[in-house]
Amino acid sequence: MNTVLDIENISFGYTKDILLFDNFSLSLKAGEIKAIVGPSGVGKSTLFELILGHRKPLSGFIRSSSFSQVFQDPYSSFHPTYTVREQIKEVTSMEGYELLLEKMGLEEAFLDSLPHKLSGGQLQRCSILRALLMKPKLLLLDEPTSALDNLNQLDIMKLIVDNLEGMGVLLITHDGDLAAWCADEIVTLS
Ligand SMILES: Nc1ncnc2c1ncn2[C@@H]1O[C@H](COP(=O)(O)OP(=O)(O)OP(=O)(O)O)[C@@H](O)[C@H]1O
Repeated sequence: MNTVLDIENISFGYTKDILLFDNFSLSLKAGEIKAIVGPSGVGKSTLFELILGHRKPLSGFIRSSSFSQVFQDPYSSFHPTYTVREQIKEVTSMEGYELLLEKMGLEEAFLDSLPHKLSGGQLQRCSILRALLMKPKLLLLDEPTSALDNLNQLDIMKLIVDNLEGMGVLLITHDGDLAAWCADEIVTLS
């Protein structure tokens, strides 16, 4: 299987004296889901910042395939003055969106709404729809289902699990049950 993310021996800290990562390695293959868990402040979001290239490791390297991401707060992922559809069209061809729309319990009308007219859960589904339509090799999920209730959380994660097709998923979550249910491996940061 293809490796879609390769993190080798990275070290990183925001200050010189406190290293959040010291020789940390992780690799992810297409078709795999790994969950990143650990207490608040341990560095889970920082790991994503490093993968996204917003931060540079002090040593070691990160190689990543094409990725898309879903963050905890869907309202910060969409521009407030353009419709959801306009923003999805900006980054994807929207090919095959109708089937996903139905599977995700979304309506066409949601796509033609401005983001703030939708509930947090509805907009988060749109954010996941956009991420999947981008057909990434690597999907980065940072607490993606925290805006959804328990039943919807499982439905949405099941949809992602069932549509892995050549994609690897890295999931940050505080939800141990969700991690245990969907992940091939749980990586605990400490
Ligand atoms: N821009 C920054 N400058 C300095 N320190 C930072 C910065 N961003 C985060 N930190 C610190 O780095 C540590 C890790 O933060 P990070 O957000 O990665 O943790 P986390 O595990 O994602 O936490 P949570 O579960 O609460 O979201 C924290 O101690 C945080 O205060």
